[in-house]
Amino acid sequence: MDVFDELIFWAQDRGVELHGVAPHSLPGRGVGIVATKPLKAGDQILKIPTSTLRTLDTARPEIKDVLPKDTKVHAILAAELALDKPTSEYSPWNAVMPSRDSIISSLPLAWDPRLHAYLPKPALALLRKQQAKFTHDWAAIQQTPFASTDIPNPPITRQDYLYAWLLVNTRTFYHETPLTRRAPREDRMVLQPVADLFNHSGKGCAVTSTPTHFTITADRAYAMGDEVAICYGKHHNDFLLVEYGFVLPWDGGSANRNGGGDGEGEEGQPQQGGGNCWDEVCLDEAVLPALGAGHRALLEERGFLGNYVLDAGTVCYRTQVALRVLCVTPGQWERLVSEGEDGGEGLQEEVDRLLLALLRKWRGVVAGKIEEVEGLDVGQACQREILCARWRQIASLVDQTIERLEA
Ligand SMILES: C[S@@+](CC[C@H](N)C(=O)[O-])C[C@H]1O[C@@H](n2cnc3c(N)ncnc32)[C@H](O)[C@@H]1O
Repeated sequence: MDVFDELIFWAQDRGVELHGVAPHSLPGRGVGIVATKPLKAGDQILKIPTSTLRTLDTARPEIKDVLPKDTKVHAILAAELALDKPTSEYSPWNAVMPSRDSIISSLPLAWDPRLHAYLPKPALALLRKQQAKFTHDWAAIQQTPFASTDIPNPPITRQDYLYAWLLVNTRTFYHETPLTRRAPREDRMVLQPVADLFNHSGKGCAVTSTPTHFTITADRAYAMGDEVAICYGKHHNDFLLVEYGFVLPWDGGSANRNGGGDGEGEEGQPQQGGGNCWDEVCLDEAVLPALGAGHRALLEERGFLGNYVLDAGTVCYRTQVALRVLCVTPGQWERLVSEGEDGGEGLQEEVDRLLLALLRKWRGVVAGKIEEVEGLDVGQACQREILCARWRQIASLVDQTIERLEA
């Protein structure tokens, strides 16, 4: 029996039901779930009893008892994983988890910090929050006997805990039931066997939970051998990079957010494995340098300073509002904002010209970033490559918008 057979045997013994799907190694995506027979939309493909979950309630008391009362589930589950022995009752499940090397090389939190400066702004902001959470959780673990050298077992090291913490970060689900909703959202995190092997796609199978089960249902037809994915959320690639250690490919902007939810692309081809229909790029570094102190103050006062984004189809409303401040008097701008007006075609043309100039300038900055990252020799080659890949996607989206504005 290989590790996947052992996992399935172990899971089925605990009531997990797999219908027409099985885990499989997939190049570039670790393990994923594939169809073992043709599937139809609406087929229930996985049913997981909540009795198999690892949660706050299943965490060992000797771990919970030595941590502060307000310790988050994330920190507790990570301690659980870090302390699991090879003889643990969870060993068939643990055996299919990604290796320490793959977690450490893919997740920016574990990268050489000198690479962090090259993350796009939204990714860096997320990373800083993650760092603060990890530092807080690790500080709590350090106060426990598990990190002490005075115990008979080897103590948990920072690297052990970081690996376990990132496993939890990339593999938990929110258990949403009327009962769990009484707890803060971050305390509804659970680990579930087999379901944690589904990879992410912009559109994927539905995941539902009740007090007794999690259920995953096919969103469309799948041929035998197709990868079957779920959607972790409507996440842009900067989020996926920091939280999950990958980016979905750039597809030239053809992925369709509003495609009727049927998971079909323009050619009738499934979007599975395709581009990220939720991707967007932060334009703050293009727009903010053009604003003087007075403009910034006005925008700040009305809640429009920063968080400017561009997706494959549109420049966001906040950007449109912010650029108008550079084209009209403060009084006129206040009136436009108060009345929710765009100021007409003439003003829109002026805003488009301004945006075009800012994007052309920023495109040069993006090209510089790519060159800088290509020339670095810190971190691992795969880490530099994913950074370059992300900046190239940003360059493509900016190029596409420049072309649209020039047309
Ligand atoms: C919940 S796990 C999914 C199973 C995982 N592939 C494994 O080998 O155990 C989430 C992780 O899978 C990988 N992943 C998920 N979706 C992916 C995708 N579309 N492309 C590449 N990697 C993906 C990332 O490493 C992510 O952190």
